[in-house]
Amino acid sequence: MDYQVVIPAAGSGKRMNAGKNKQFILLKGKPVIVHTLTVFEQDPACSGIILVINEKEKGDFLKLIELYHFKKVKQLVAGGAERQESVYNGLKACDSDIVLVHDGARPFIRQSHIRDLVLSAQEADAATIAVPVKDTIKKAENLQVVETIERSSLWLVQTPQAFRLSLILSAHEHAVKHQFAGTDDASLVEFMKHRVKIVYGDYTNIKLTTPDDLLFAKAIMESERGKSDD
Ligand SMILES: Nc1ccn([C@@H]2O[C@H](COP(=O)(O)OP(=O)(O)OP(=O)(O)O)[C@@H](O)[C@H]2O)c(=O)n1
Ligand SMILES: C[C@](O)(CO)[C@H](O)COP(=O)(O)O
Repeated sequence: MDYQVVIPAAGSGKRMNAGKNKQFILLKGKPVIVHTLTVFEQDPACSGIILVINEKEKGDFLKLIELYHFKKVKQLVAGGAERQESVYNGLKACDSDIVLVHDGARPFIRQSHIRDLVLSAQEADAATIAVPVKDTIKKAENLQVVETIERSSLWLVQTPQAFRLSLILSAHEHAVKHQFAGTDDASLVEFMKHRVKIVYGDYTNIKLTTPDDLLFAKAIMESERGKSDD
């Protein structure tokens, strides 16, 4: 089934501390956002990409779109102060039944996971890629452990996340109305008491957040995983 994807890329990359938006950091000679866009450009089920950007960087994004011949980028939409606002702006430009939201800063997403996710969203209306937590998780206050949280039901949630467009638009409207801020889009759906299905992803689908993530990114690029399309 066809889908459109909203790719938020309007952040500032403060934690990466690269002196520029991390979307423009080079991995194997290509900007991060080019790696991310390529996955969707090459997916036959993707019918359109809505790229959410900082207006000040519009020229830089347009140059990349032209240079790498991205035909599926139908619209560049201005982002907001927070990721949630950026995604909402992008969703308003969508017109497909199923929409995906995927961070520009996650260049290692696999097409096979996108396929599984879209199938799941068709059935459940809302789904996210995630992986089980591997470490022990403790809650602490002032560096004092308060509790160790039972791990068996904990997941590290990634993107893409997939939704029926009508549901995720309502969820964003509802969140604005109730001043609810979530760190991902699925949590806005949960806030409306709607279920979200989990689809197994993999640990290499990292988000480039802090400088050490670039070390992992280089290793992933060098590996067979980094070379394959799937
Ligand atoms: N106002 C914002 C903030 C974030 N993003 C995007 O959301 C994704 C995930 O956000 P994050 O990793 O937090 O990126 P930054 O906001 O760039 O990083 P930081 O929080 O360290 O400044 C990124 O692709 C980022 O560009 C966005 O479109 N608009
Ligand atoms: C949406 C997300 O990628 C899921 O893991 C993540 O929450 C966004 O990261 P941020 O650093 O909170 O913007």
